[in-house]
Amino acid sequence: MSERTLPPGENVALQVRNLDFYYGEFKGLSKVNLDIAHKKVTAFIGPSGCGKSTLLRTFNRMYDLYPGQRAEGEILFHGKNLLDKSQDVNLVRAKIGMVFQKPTPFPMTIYENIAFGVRLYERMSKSAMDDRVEWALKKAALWGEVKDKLNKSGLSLSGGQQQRLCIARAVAVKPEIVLLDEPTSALDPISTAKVEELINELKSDYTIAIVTHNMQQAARISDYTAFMYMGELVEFNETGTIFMRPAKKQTEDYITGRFG
Ligand SMILES: Nc1ncnc2c1ncn2[C@@H]1O[C@H](COP(=O)(O)OP(=O)(O)OP(=O)(O)O)[C@@H](O)[C@H]1O
Repeated sequence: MSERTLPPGENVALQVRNLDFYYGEFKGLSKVNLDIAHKKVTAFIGPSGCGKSTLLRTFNRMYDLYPGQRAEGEILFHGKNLLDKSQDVNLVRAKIGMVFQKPTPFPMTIYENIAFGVRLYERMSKSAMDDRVEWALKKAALWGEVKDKLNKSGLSLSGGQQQRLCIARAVAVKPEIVLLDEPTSALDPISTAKVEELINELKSDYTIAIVTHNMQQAARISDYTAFMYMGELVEFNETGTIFMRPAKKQTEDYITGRFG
């Protein structure tokens, strides 16, 4: 396997080519190149401020919402550069969903938290929507806990349940890729274990990219790992290789806790 590409036989969901990112004058990412494998989990690790979230936010153009932020280079998705101005951003976000660090349910019922996003993209009957809500909540391993209180507020759930509701909301629109930005950092160990289990199950249907500070988590749940430092991608490889036989000293120092 060459440094930033995938082994033969692996399908590619996203190809990142010469990606630079700017917050105004400040360069947050520099010449990032890597491939994100289809229906696999790719983890992004690295010290605080190295650009992990910045990179993840380029994958669905989340940065577009903020003036002064811009990306240059290419992120190929089905052969098209999703950074192109001509790309329909709403379509990109329907195909590439995102879950944030802090659970962010809408102040609506559990049912509406799921149905709201689906309605933006699809018209369907009430019974079809009921089915979609149930399907998404089952996918997010939350159905059993909420099926009798779908009309209660999403905010009435525990933090771990709220995060699974956000994952259900992301998968409900049937995206191809799910981006998870430190999805378990606000959760207790039991909820974290549930979300990790869920990620493991979701990868049979979705491509997953996850930012995590927790190296054990990256080692447990990801197939590929990217180590970043100061806006650059230092090393990318199969997770086992990154953790057992990293090629670069910086990577080794980071994963063994000797960084700094
Ligand atoms: N809105 C912003 N305006 C200006 N600079 C920003 C902004 N957001 C992030 N940065 C800078 O970009 C760099 C990368 O930040 P980013 O949030 O991507 O890092 P990170 O690796 O995800 O960090 P953490 O692990 O702490 O979440 C940092 O130097 C940060 O200060």
